[in-house]
Amino acid sequence: MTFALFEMSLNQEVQERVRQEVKEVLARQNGEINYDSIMEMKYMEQVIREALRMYSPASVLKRRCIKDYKVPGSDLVIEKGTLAIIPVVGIHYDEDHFPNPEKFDPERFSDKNIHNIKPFSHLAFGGGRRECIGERFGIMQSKVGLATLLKKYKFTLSEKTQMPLKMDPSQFLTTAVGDIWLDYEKI
Ligand code: HEM
Repeated sequence: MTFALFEMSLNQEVQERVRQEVKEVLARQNGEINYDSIMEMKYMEQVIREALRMYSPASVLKRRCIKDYKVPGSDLVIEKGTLAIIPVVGIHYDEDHFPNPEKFDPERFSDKNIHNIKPFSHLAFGGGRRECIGERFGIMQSKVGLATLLKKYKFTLSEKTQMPLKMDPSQFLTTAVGDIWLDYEKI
């Protein structure tokens, strides 16, 4: 939520589009934030998935190799017992997977474009058998939070946020040095 609001503060047109979506959906649903209304907020979900690409809470994943594995197209054999570190941030910022990776672009996750995202290249929730069991719940909680805030408040970047953003290497989860500070006004 924090990084989504941070990017929406830098990209006011995205923030306004999400707010319009919230207003339109809530107008159809008697103003209630419930399961049905949350599921209808599709553009907001694109924004959250793009924020998770750029600022994945887990910057690496770990896997222990359970049998010798020859990497296709190379002579490399990963031996049984090897601990593999999967560089989530590196993959999320790889041009081959996400062109112009420094750009916050929720359109990557639109119905039209989502098929361009290769399997296992968006790893904010991990992948395979140990993929996050709470993915849908996590996205839903974030949507409830953002809908509640954006329908009432406009967010802008505070001068207290240290730009350009730097991540704190001493933190386990992705955290900005000096924290992220936003200003808000009632609308
Ligand atoms: C935006 C929110 C969340 C993010 C970004 C996230 C991310 C992750 C990641 C990266 C993993 C490791 C997956 C892997 O190794 O392949 C994971 C595992 C897990 N997550 Fe989440 N998570 C989120 C929310 C939640 C919530 C809300 C719950 C529970 C209600 C949850 C429960 C779990 C559990 C139990 C695992 C371990 C799964 C296993 O080892 O089989 N997560 N999560």
